[in-house]
Amino acid sequence: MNKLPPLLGCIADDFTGATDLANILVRGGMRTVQTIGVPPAGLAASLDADAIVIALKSRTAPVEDAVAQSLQALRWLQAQGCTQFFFKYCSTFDSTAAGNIGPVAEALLAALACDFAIACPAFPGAGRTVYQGHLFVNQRLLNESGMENHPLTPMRDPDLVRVLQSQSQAKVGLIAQPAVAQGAAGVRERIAALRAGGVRLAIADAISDADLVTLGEACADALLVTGGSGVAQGLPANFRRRGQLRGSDAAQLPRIDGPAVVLSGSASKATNGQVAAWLASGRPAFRIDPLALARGEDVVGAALAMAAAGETALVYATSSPEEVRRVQAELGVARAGELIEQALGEIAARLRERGTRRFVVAGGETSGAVIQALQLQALRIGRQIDPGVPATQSLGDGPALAVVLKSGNFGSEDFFDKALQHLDGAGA
Ligand SMILES: Nc1ncnc2c1ncn2[C@@H]1O[C@H](COP(=O)(O)OP(=O)(O)O)[C@@H](O)[C@H]1O
Ligand SMILES: O=C(O)[C@@H](O)C(=O)COP(=O)(O)O
Repeated sequence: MNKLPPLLGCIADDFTGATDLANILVRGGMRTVQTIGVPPAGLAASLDADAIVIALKSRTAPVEDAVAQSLQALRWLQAQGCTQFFFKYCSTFDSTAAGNIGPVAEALLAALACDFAIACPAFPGAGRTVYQGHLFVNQRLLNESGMENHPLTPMRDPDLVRVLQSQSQAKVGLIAQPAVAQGAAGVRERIAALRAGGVRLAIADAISDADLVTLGEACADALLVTGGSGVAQGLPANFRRRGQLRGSDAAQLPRIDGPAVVLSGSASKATNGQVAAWLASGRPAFRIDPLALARGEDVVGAALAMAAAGETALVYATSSPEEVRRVQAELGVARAGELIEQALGEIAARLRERGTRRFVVAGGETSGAVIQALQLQALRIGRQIDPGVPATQSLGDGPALAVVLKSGNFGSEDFFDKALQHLDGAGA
C-alpha cells in the first residue's frame, strides 16, 4: 500500500506523556509513530502512520523555549500534511507559574490562524476528572492530591479556568458538564457562544470516558485540540467516520528477540512498589548509589557486570522519599538527578553495544535520558501493557530495539515482569 500523509499531528510536552497519548491513538485504531524531538529530514520519508506524536521536553522549559520548540514541531507536522493538531500536556495540568500550557496553546492557535481550542486534561481511567473547571485526582482536588508538592510544577489551585487564565493573554472560558451531557451538539453550541463572547481557550469538563468521546466528536473539525491523552480517545472515530483509517491492526509490531534489561530512575510511589515486587521475587538487581556516583566510583561498570551476566536484571536508583531527600540534601536536587540519569543512560548505551535489544524504562525524565543516550529518533507504538504504557519499537538507524517507557505513576505492581512477558509474546 502506498504511504499516505498522516492525519493527526501531535505535540507532547514530555516523552512518557507522548507515549501515553500515542497509546490512546493506537487503541483507537490509528497507526502511530512517536518521534524524539522534531525528526531530521532523512527520517520523514520513512514515517508511515495515521498519527505522529512529536515528543518534546518542554514542560518546564522557559516559556520562549517551549513556544519555539512547539512552533517548530507544528511547522514540521504541517509540512507532512497533517490536517488536525493536538497539544498534549499532563493529566495533572503540570505547568510552571509562567506557563507553558497557555502560551504554547495561544502560539499554536495564532500559527494556525485559528481562534479557539478546548483544554481538557481529564483522564478518568487514571483517576483525573474535571468538574466545573476543577481538576480532581482520584477523590481529591488537584491542590490536595500531592501535586501541590511537585518539585518542578507544584499545582496549588484546582480551578483550571483561573490557572489557564493566569498564563494566557486570551480570554479563557468553561464548557461545563451540563453542556457536555447534551452530547457533541451541546458542546458545539457552547463553543459557538464562547467564541462569540471572545473566549479563545476553554476548559472542558469531563468525568467519564463517554464525556471525552463527546468532546472528541465535537472537535471533529477543530484545527487544534489541547489536553491530556484522555480527550484524544474521541478523535480516531472522526477519521474513521470519514473513511480515512486503513483498518489494519494499528498495534501490530514484529517481535524483537535478544537480552533485556529493566532500568528504573523513577522515585514515584508506583515505581517503588514495582521495584519492591521485583526484589521480593529474588530476580537479579543492582542498586545505583547516587553518593557512590558522586564519589566517582565505577558504579556503571559494576551495574554492567550484573546486567550483562545472562538473566534479565533490574538496575535501579528508585528509593523511598526519605532516602531521596537525604541524597538531595547532600548532592542537590539537580545534581542527584543528573548523575543518576547520566549513569542509566550510559548503562543503556553500553548494554546495547553488548547485544541488549529490549529495554524497559521507568520514569519520565529517566526515559528521556535513556532514549537520548541510545540516540533513538522514533518509536512505532504497539499494544498497551498497562493503561498509559504501550510496547514500542525503535525506527531509524541501527538494530531495532523493543522499548517500554513507563511514566512514574503508571503500571501495576508486577509491571516489570508483565512488560517483559509482553515483549516475549508473539507480535508484541
Ligand atoms: N535515589 C535517588 N536520589 C535522588 N534522586 C533520585 C533518586 N532516584 C531517582 N532520582 C531522580 O529523580 C528523578 C525522577 O524523575 P523521573 O525519571 O521523571 O520519574 P517520574 O516519572 O517518577 O517523575 C530523576 O531525575 C532521577 O534521576
Ligand atoms: O498525562 C499524564 O498523566 C502522563 O501522560 C504524563 O504526562 C505523565 O508525566 P510524568 O509523570 O512526568 O511521566
